Amino acid sequence: MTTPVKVAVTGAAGQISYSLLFRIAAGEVFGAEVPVELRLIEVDPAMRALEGVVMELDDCAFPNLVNVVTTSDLKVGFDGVNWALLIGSVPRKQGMERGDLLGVNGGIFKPQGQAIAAAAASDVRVLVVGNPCNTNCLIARENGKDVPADRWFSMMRLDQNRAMTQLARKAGKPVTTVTKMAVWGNHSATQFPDYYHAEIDGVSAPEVVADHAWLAGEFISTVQKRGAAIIEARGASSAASAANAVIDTVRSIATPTPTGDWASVGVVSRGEYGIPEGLQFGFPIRSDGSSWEVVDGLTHSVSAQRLIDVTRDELLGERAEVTELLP
Ligand SMILES: NC(=O)C1=CN([C@@H]2O[C@H](COP(=O)(O)OP(=O)(O)OC[C@H]3O[C@@H](n4cnc5c(N)ncnc54)[C@H](O)[C@@H]3O)[C@@H](O)[C@H]2O)C=CC1
Ligand SMILES: O=C([O-])CC(=O)C(=O)O
Repeated sequence: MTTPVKVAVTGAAGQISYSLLFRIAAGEVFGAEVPVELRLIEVDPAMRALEGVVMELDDCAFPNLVNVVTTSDLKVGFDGVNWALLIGSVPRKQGMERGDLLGVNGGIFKPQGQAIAAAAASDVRVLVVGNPCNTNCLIARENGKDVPADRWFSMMRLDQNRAMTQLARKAGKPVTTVTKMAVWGNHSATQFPDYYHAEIDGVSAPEVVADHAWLAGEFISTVQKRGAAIIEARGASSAASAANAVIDTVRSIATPTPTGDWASVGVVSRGEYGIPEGLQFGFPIRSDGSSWEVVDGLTHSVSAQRLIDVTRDELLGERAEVTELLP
């Protein structure tokens, strides 16, 4: 039998995980034929709820779910894992920005980074979802330096997917026609969904969508503020769409990127596009299934560069706020 993929999920009793775990166990992420072991990490008060989630996983009789471990001990949870999905943290409420969560959530990611470096498999890859995800990822990565910096990712994919749907709808085309949707910078209200480089049916989006005022205005702000709009409407932050974006992100990293496209992922900056080294920054990337690279050679207009500068500065500010959590 093929060796199972071991996947750790923190916040496993939370609302994103409730949408995610069943899809992982059903084979949607690693393939229908690939056995999966889930290592579910929660804080002690949520253990009873987690037991209920495990009962439901049992009751699905998923053929490829070979083992489920539940624990609040990080070393046990991350033991031998090939993927660590760091979701567990507090979501924002109405009226907050994601960066307001740094004080309450940032501290979670230092011990998790340390435990991943100590316990995970040598090929581990880590995706941080808990907000503010880029800076939380930076904290975990800096505290888990035995794991190479290019194996730490933060989630920009929900923004990419939101942007693709908005563009497709405006153009009156199926969402599958939208490619090269880069979202630069922070997963926050300063993110820059880059319509300049996006394509619809292989044609530059600004050529297809004649309403350039909409692109520069409503399109960007709708995507930037979509998380807040969902909190306002639902009374809770996005969960099923976030879980879906986790699946898309893992697949984008672990499988080769289709020709003529890219994926938006928060990755460590090596100075690309003038972004200071070490920031965890949303870039367009291409993967060959094992390694990835930031798409190079894109040029930005003056107004696009201004937007990138704003989101860069916000991430620099967040990094300055968490220096006491960095080694
Ligand atoms: N990056 C992105 O695109 C998105 C990020 N998020 C973020 O994901 C996070 C989780 O959201 P939800 O699942 O809706 O929240 P939730 O409150 O439903 O679940 C969070 C779970 O994490 C657990 N938890 C808290 N601290 C923990 C720790 N130290 N170790 C392990 N588990 C811990 C809680 O007990 C709870 O069960 C939030 O920070 C939210 O803002 C949400 C949507 C999209
Ligand atoms: O907005 C939030 O707080 C949750 C989130 O990250 C999103 O929906 O993009």
